[in-house]
Amino acid sequence: QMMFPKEFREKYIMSKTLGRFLTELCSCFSGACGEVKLAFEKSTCNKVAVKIINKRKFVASGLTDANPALNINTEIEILKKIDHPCLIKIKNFFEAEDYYIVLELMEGGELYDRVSRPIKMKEDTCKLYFYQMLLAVKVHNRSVTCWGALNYLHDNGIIHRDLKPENVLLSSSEEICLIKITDFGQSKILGEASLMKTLCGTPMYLAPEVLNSLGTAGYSRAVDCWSLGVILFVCLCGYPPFNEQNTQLSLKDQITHGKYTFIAKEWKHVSDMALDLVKKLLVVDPSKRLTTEEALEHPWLQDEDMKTTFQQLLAQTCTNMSPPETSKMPTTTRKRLHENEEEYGS
Ligand SMILES: N=C(N)N/N=C1\CCCc2cc(NC(=O)c3cc4cccc([N+](=O)[O-])c4[nH]3)ccc21
Repeated sequence: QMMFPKEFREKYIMSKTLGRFLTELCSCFSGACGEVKLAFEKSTCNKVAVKIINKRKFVASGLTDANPALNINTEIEILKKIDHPCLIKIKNFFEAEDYYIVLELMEGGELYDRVSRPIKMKEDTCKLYFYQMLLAVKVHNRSVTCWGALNYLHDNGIIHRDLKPENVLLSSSEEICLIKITDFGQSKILGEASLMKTLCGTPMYLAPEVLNSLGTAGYSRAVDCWSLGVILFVCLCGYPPFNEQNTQLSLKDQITHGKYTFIAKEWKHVSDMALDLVKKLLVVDPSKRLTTEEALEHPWLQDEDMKTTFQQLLAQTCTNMSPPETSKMPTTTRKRLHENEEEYGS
């Protein structure tokens, strides 16, 4: 039985495990160890979700770059600062022998479970979900730059780098619902400033990878657009574009050459416009891949009914919204990595 910190037990009553516990355990090897439990907030009797991230398994598996604890604290800082209807909202955070992240309940669970069902999702539902994912990723990048509290990131964006159906949560078991993106464990805070500064001086001491990276610098956020393309592909046709079953090419070769598997009968009822958008996201060259802004301009998303539905769903949540109590949350003290650290040739 997991021991919860005293201060945690004072505020919450723990209940059952939510979602796919087994897969959570298996994902321990991907470093994202932990499970999600239902809890009741004593003060309000409201239901909340608690994401528990094991510390020791994290470290024991010798996974993750640098220091996992640093990641978590950066992640918590990111979670605390972003505020968008399509990004998960953190309600509280406790650090004991494990990490306990208290969040809003997303009763629809993970998109992963929807796309795993035998019956495919309707194209209009895919469109409503995908539109919200684009807004989250787009606003995510922009809100960080125009965010007062975040302007110390020198007008840098945050890239998620791990977008997948497991990290897209649904607000209700209704098909027509809001989605929220979660798990910023692999996020990267970008800095352009540092690269520009580096180029001011003579490159006499500059490493080749920095000069070689000039062609692709500034396209790191395009990785999220590729992942969104894969998610849209799976939502529309029910099977993944790149998979190990394919015998001709290895998974790596399928991806690096953009060779997705096209099973005509699974795409028969999908519109040409939807397929066109997928094709323009699954482009190997990041500089030619659609950005989130360009994707939002794509004909498939010029659908007023879908946008009205989204606005109506938003309006419903505002009626029963409790004011955020983020001010009372404990701040994480640990020093953060240099925000404007730029990754090269990524
Ligand atoms: N790994 C990392 N470094 N950060 N990850 C994170 C940190 C941010 C919070 C977070 C939340 C989740 N997931 C949920 O909340 C969730 C799953 C789920 C399934 C069924 C029902 C409900 N529900 O009824 O609520 C569910 N809520 C998964 C990963 C992470």
